Amino acid sequence: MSRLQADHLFKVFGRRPGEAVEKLARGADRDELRSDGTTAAVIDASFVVEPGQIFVVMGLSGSGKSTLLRMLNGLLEPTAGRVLFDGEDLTALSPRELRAVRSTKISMVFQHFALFPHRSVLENAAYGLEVQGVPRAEREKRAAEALELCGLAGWEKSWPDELSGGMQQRVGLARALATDADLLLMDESFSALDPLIRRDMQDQLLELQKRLGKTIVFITHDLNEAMRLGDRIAVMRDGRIVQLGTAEDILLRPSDDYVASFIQDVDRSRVLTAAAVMTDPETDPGTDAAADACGCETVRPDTPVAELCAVAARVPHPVAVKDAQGAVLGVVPQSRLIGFIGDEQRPPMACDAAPGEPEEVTAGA
Ligand SMILES: Nc1ncnc2c1ncn2[C@@H]1O[C@H](COP(=O)(O)OP(=O)(O)OP(=O)(O)O)[C@@H](O)[C@H]1O
Repeated sequence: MSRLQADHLFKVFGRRPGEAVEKLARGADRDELRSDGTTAAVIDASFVVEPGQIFVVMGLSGSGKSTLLRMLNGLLEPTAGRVLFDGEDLTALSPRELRAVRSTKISMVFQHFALFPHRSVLENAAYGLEVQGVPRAEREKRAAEALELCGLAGWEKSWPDELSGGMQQRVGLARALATDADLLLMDESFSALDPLIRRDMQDQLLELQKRLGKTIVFITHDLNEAMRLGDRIAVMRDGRIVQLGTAEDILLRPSDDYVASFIQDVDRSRVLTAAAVMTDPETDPGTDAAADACGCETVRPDTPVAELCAVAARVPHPVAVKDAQGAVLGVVPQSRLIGFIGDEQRPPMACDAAPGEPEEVTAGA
């Protein structure tokens, strides 16, 4: 069973929301409704988040990300559609039942995490458990464990103002982890941090995710962050999800010009993996099926292209891609690798220019 499912979710602010949903379902857009004094914040959003996945919602300011997130934890009631959490319809729960689910099964981590200034780091991390009514000894033990997971062991007795911005954000993460909630909802959680600390937090989240297997919905306006973190990514524009897929899907097959305009600044070599660029030696003539017959270095399907380039520079033939058992899944000829980085997907051309007449490639061609 999926952990979380959004099923044709709509959120409309303003007058006659039901009528607006009907118009939107028939294909009307935000601008058409605006003239009626209605804002369509989220339009027909459907997706599934599997247990242990990081699902990223990416979009510019105003695209509907926060409204969507607030419907996922039941803080906002959808105008239409359902939210299923472990198969249970959140939209059908009473306010009391909903509060119980929110306090035990769902945790939020915000962009500006409001730590209590007069409580120690440990007390801050234990706050969610205090709300749940967990006895002091138990909550301090769990909070200390969560702080350790977030790299803050030894800081338990400090005050929030003694911590850097990045460390304070980690206390926020520890507070969310301490509650043992299955689902973490993270709203632009790292956006206020400087780039290096932000990257560090992203690495740490991925590391924690591997160990704890939480299900995470992460909101960001930064596509690079989305691609580093997301097992799946929903790109939102004007209230609608315009593409839903993996980082590779978005990079290699953007759904429209809008998504394509975002990916121009993404470092393809860090997102694409060997699996996306390899060819099948049996079906693709011109690739060397014997590439694994020697003792040369090989790569795994999830090796990033940046790392694969380094291996390709050392290996004198196409690089073999092998699974954990050593079976060859495909090969990556050097020319194909260069082509992918340069966004050229045609096969190499035959060299038929006469000697002394090299074909010139001009700058910008
Ligand atoms: N309570 C509200 N009443 C009226 N309109 C709202 C309300 N909340 C959000 N909106 C509108 O809904 C649209 C989506 O807003 P939302 O905050 O979900 O976008 P966002 O992608 O999270 O943006 P940001 O990154 O700036 O937070 C915006 O046009 C916003 O003005």
